[in-house]
Amino acid sequence: MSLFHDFKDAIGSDWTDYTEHSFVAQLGNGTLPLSAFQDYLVQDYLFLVQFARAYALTGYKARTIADIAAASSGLATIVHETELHRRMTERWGIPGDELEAAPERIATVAYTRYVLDCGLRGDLLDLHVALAPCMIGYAEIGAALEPALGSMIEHPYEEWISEYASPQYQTAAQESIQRLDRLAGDSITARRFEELVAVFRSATRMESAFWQQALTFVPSASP
Ligand SMILES: Cc1ncc(C[n+]2csc(CCO)c2C)c(N)n1
Repeated sequence: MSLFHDFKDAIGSDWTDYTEHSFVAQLGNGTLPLSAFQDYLVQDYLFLVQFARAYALTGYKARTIADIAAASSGLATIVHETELHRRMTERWGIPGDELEAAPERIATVAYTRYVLDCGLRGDLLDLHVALAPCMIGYAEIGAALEPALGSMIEHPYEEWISEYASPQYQTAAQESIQRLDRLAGDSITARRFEELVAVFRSATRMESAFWQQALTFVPSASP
């Protein structure tokens, strides 16, 4: 077992509420309305800008060159991820400057600033625990949805699913799982474990709120 699996067990249905959220189910079977997906992807771009700052903070909080190298490759993966967002939003006719200037919605602000705060007040382990649901959850979701691509001739969300199902994300998620164990060392106290579970649970619940934000999005009337 790993610390990640212990966290997952500790938070029970909060984990599956995130990874099996109705947004995810509709993304998988292709029934998700495009307007909800578009709202999600614009917010996710803004989310990634803040998460890039959080990965940069992992470099600042690092004590070893190995952890600094991991921060650098984490940042490179986020920059790569934003290329997917840029490609898709450009296809929808949203120019880059409009994307950058889009207002952050509440779940976007709450989640990203929570993770940054965990990193600022805590150590590298606190920060990586706050980042874990994002990295590991998306790889889990990508792998779970990938078989759906074979059952549909033109899946509307193929590009998104293939990105997170790709070996690059699957490997990065495995590395995140191992990193948590390495950072925790041989043992942590029961009190520290509970502290970390609270962070893991909050970040996981904010992932669910992020999906929900896009599902409840009501497009404003055109001027
Ligand atoms: C709300 C939300 N949660 C998780 C991810 C996925 N993600 C964000 S940063 C990162 C690590 C390096 O790319 C991964 C996998 C996302 N895009 N949006």
